[in-house]
Amino acid sequence: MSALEARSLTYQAQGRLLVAEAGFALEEGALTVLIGPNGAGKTTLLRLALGLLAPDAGEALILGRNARALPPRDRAQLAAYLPQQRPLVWPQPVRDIVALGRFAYGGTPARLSPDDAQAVERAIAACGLAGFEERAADTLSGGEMSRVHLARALAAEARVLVADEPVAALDPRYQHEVLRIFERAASAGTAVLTVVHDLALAARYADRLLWMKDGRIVADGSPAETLTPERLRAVFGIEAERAPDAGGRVQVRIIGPSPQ
Ligand SMILES: Nc1ncnc2c1ncn2[C@@H]1O[C@H](COP(=O)(O)OP(=O)(O)OP(=O)(O)O)[C@@H](O)[C@H]1O
Repeated sequence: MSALEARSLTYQAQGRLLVAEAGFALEEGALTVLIGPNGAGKTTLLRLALGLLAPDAGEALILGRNARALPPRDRAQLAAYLPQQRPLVWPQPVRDIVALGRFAYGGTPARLSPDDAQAVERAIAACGLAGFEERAADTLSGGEMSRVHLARALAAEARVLVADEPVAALDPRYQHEVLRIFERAASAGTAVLTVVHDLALAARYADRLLWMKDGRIVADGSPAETLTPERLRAVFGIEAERAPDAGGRVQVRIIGPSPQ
């Protein structure tokens, strides 16, 4: 059984095909990075795969269960989701926001079981937020707030973790830190699927890359197999060189946009 499976997912809106027959099957214990240009359909595909959006065709399975049929609380126990848009209206303390990740287990910020409280503390520590627990959210920097949202998703300790552009607001060190957190989660058995725009980061940390363009998965495989200058040109319209592999990891050097 796959941890997260998309079977020929198709979705249209306003007469446009946003996701077209997209399929993948993710195993537990692997870090998969979804890459593709702006507007390729990545967010839409993640939401379809998690059952948050109804497909026009195809189906999504989370740990073998139909994602659309799962009650929200069951879904949240199986799969944690860190969305790209993360509205936050209340200036709550950091610990309370992270505790929201435990709602699937009945935890609320005001009433956490010992298991909930430990999961919250683990997530706070993993995201480098020790010392921030009592700070009000509206006093945090953008990067700090990103880490709070990540901690909230991690606190669920779900077997599937899906994160949409989690490193967008982070400085280079924390970008690596977050990918390392995902790497550790994958080593511990979690199926991690994340959208990352930085190709160097993706190449360095991904076990597997899903390439998306114009609503379709156009390649699926390890960085060593799929990260080629030809594909970077075809998918992103950029010219790049592949540097000698370092420590078994692929490196790319981006030269610039391809000629029109
Ligand atoms: N409900 C909708 N109605 C119409 N168009 C939509 C809708 N939802 C998404 N789109 C469009 O579908 C395309 C794919 O959007 P999506 O957010 O999935 O892309 P993405 O690959 O995640 O992009 P980015 O890298 O910029 O975040 C975009 O052009 C977007 O404007």
